[in-house]
Amino acid sequence: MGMPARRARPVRVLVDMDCVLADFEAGLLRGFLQRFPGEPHVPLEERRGFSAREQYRALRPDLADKVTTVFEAPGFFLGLEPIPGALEAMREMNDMQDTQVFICTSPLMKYDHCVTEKYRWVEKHLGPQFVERIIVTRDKTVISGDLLIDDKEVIQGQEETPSWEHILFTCCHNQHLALPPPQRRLRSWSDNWREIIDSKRGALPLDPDRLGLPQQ
Ligand SMILES: Cc1cn([C@H]2C[C@H](OP(=O)(O)O)[C@@H](CO)O2)c(=O)[nH]c1=O
Ligand SMILES: [Mg+2]
Repeated sequence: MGMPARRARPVRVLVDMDCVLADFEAGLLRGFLQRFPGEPHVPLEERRGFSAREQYRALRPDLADKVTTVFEAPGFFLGLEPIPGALEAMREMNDMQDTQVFICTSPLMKYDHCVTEKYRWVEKHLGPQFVERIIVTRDKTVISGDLLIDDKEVIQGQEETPSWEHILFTCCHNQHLALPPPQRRLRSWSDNWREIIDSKRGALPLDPDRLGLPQQ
């Protein structure tokens, strides 16, 4: 009943790639065990902190360079398995009304294989329409969006007040962290990502047609 509401600005969702879409941690452990059998390793349940390199260094200093050779090797990024539910969620999100989805990922400093393999991974698992949606940046704070779904606990850069709300995607290395309120988590792709996106629709700039309507 009544006049149809004018369409509000779409919600823009930036989705991180490693540990959110692609299983970097499982691929890293698998590669490490293959390449360095017999060396001590960090089981996924014991991973703490974003940097695997630092945790391997704490285990034994020479393991830092060893674990790094695994993720710098050709084929590493392309061979990562999708995180459960990630591909389905991305397709559904992309089909949602008033929702823009981008993949926002950082390259390694040693970018040789990483960058092209990230593009190829997206084409292989999500298709060419998502290749158009890739943003590769070392600084996610300068990218504008309503939400950034990312497993890294602290995301910093040149912009002190990024436009997005950071939703921490749960991963082995961050699952035990107590978040400073009001930071929110997405525990997996079976968690309530639709509700998180919808929560941003209410926060959009004023839509004249909706002024005066009772709040849902
Ligand atoms: C070195 C390192 C990189 N990465 C990922 C994060 C970045 O991708 P993304 O922004 O898609 O999460 C990429 C470059 O640092 O590799 C880890 O997840 N753990 C690590 O220890
Ligand atoms: Mg990540």
